[in-house]
Order: sequence, then structure tokens, then C-alpha cells
Amino acid sequence: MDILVIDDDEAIRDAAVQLIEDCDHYAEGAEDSTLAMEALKLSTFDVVLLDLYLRGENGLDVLAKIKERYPKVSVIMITGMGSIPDAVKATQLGALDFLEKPFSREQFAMILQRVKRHRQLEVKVEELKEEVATHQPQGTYESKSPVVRDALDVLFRAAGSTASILLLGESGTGKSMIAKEIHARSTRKNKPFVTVNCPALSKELLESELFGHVKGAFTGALRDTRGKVHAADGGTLFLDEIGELPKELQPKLLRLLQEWEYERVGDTKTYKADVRIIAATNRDLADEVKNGEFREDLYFRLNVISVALPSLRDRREDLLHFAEQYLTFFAKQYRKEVREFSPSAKEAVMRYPWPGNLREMRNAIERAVILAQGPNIDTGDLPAMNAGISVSNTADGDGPWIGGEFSMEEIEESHMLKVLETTSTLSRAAEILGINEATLYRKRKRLGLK
Ligand SMILES: Nc1ncnc2c1ncn2[C@@H]1O[C@H](COP(=O)(O)OP(=O)(O)OP(=O)(O)O)[C@@H](O)[C@H]1O
Repeated sequence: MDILVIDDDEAIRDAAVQLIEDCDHYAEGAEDSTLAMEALKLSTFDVVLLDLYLRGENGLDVLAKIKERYPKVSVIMITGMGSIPDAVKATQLGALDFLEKPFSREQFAMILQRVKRHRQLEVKVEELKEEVATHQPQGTYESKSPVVRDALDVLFRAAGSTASILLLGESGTGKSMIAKEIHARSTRKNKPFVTVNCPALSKELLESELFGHVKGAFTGALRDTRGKVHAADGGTLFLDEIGELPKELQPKLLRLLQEWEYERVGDTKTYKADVRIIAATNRDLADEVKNGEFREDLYFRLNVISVALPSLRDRREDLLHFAEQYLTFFAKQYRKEVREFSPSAKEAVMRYPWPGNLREMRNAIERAVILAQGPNIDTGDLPAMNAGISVSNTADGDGPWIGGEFSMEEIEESHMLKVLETTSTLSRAAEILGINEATLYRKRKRLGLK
């Protein structure tokens, strides 16, 4: 490894350089931050050993400068006796570890082992990130629909502010993806983006998921936890299906939004968190306010910027563009020579109402690419879009059938019930239906099913 030693004490600096060279690594010394920044500009170093108390300079400031310009360099602070609090502060600023002066060869070797492990983990994380990025179709944020263009324009202009954003729209219209995109376009992009699925948990567990709890706060609380609000500190907290937030938790969220304060379950201590809230719902929240189900003050707080994402059937001008994007993506992923849609498949894509919106289209095209036998996707590869294919087979079956005089809601409900009957887990049913588990949970609850 290549290591830069920054210490104003010549004797210590030289001893450290000697020790590093004895351990078969390359080392250079610098006596102040100016020389150090010069050295970092000229060559690539893996590790910097930085004295916490440089003459006339604060080592923490130098650390911040190095991390800002060279975030990948691992910095180890060299500290004197009794400077542990500062060293802790240094680790908060991005230092990997600290070595107390004078340090032995063994202590140095141990630190280098830790650096090596840390760097290996970082490489692994980068590899995984790349893998995930190539397995998910990229979000598309261009549109021929003026309504969508206006919606995106408002959202992306508001991205840089800390204002709360409320995303409205049917399931699968891309609310979660756009929330991530807003975060990625904000100044918080290097901080965490944390999602909380409001309907997936009971009131008690949701409160603990959000705010954390102390050991013994309830049965099963075996140790202290910090919740997702803490995890999102400095970043964005995405509250999916906010309409499902139990009434008891609404004042607690309001307090977080107004005062940035909260308490863990079973704790009296008040914590602070700097989080930007993006909330999403496919319910009519204004209606919920009228019915007394949702607090008006919380609604106003969340509703600073509110944007409705249109369903796919209301943005028909974008249908083919999305379909073609998915085709290209999945053909590459599955290494298939599928290049385009046949004219009749294009017609089917345009005609179909896409009740599951983008999620349904993504799944349908992925399946079609897998099944396609030639360079084209034909109507046969898109079964759901073929007129006459039924959910509940035909008019002879029990329940609504496609083509009969039934509403979309009845067809959807009947299909959902049948899928739930034939699957053993909620997640498998959600996968087949092309909706997320939280949405399925909510729909099932609304139908009074256990
Ligand atoms: N902008 C986009 N470009 C391409 N594909 C998208 C886009 N937005 C969403 N999708 C596709 O649709 C799927 C569902 O999107 P997302 O989970 O964001 O919808 P949602 O509105 O949050 O749904 P729900 O209300 O059910 O949680 C994504 O996994 C992705 O495949």
C-alpha cells in the first residue's frame, strides 16, 4: 500500500515512514497540510496517517479537506494521550481509525489489516451496486405527455429544497422510483434514502420501526434499537402508503416534521433528526381528512408540494416508449436477440388499459422477452393484452370474467382472490399480481380478509 504520513514532528514522521517501509509498504512524509495536499495531488495514496495536532493547524480541518477531495483515501488519525474525544470526532468526520503515539510495529500492522478489510468491503459494495444497477431498468423521466412533464418539472425543481413532497397516484405509477430520483437530485444525495412501508406493520411495530425502542419497551424488545428516522438523519425518509399511518402515530410524525424531534418507544429522552420527508399514497388524502381519518395539520405539512402521477392509461403517448425501453433492457439482461414489437403487438400495447401501470408493463415485457422465439415480440407473447383472455376463464366460471359486464374493480378483486387462494405466501401472490406486498396487504385488509 502507498501511505502518506502527515506529522509536524520530524522525528515521529521519519520513524513512521521507516516503520512502514520495514513492513514492505511505500511511504512519504509531509510536515503540514499544504505539502500533504501537494503530495496527494501528485500521487495516489491508499492510506493517510494524520496527526490530530499539527502545529498551527487543526488536524480535523485537514481531515475534512482530505475526505472532501479524496473520499476513497483511508485516513488513520495519529493521536496523543488523552485525546480520545477528538479521535472519536475524527471518526465521525470519516477517519477510519486512530493510532495512539508512540505506536509499535504490531499496532501498525493491526491497523493496516483493518484498512485492508475495509477496502475489500468497499470494493464488494461497489461491485454489488453495479450488479443491482444492471438488473433494474433505469427510471425514465422524459415524457411526451404535458401533464407528466409538468409534474416532473415541479418535482425536480423542488428536489433541491427541504420541503416535504406528497406523491399521489395509483399503484405502480412509479411513486417510489420518483422519490429515489428526487433524493438523487437533492443536496442530500450522498446521505441515506430510507423507506418505511406504513401498512406492512402493526401500529406498535410501525412506531418502533420509525422511531426505535428501548430494551423491554414491549414484549420482544430484547435490545435498544434506533429507528429509520435516525437511519435517515441528514437524508430522505420515504413514507410509502402514508394514508395507512395509524391515527395514534400521526401527531408523532407531525412533531417530527415541525420540530425535528421524536422519542423512541419506551424512552423519555428526546432525539433530533434532520430528515426530508417524501410521502406517497394512492388514497384520496383530502377525503380522508374530511372523514376524520387523517389529521388536517399533518396533511397540510406533508402537502407543501403535492404532485399526482397519472396512470399509464392517461399517458398513452408514452406507452410505446416505455415498452421499447423495457424490451431493450430485458433483451440485454437475458442475452436474447429480441429487437422490436411486431405491429400487432404494438397495437396490443396501445389498446390495453394497464391497470397495474408501469409495474405491470415491466413484468409483462420481461416475460415476453423471455418467451419470445424470434427477433420480434408478437401478441402471443403478451397474453394479458390479448382480447378475450379471461381472469376467471369464461362466463361458465364462477365470478366475473373478462368481456362480461363487470367493472375493473370487480375483475381486479376476483383475480386477486384467486391468486391469493392458490399461493402460499403473500410475497408470492404480490409477485404474480405485479404489485408490492404492502399494497396487497392493504387491498386484502380492505376486503376484510385475514
Ligand atoms: N420512471 C420509471 N421508468 C421506468 N420504469 C419505472 C418508472 N417508475 C416505475 N417504474 C417501474 O414500475 C415499478 C413500480 O414502480 P414503483 O414501485 O415506484 O411504483 P409505486 O407507485 O410506488 O407503486 P406502489 O403504490 O404499489 O408502491 C418499478 O419497479 C419499475 O419497474
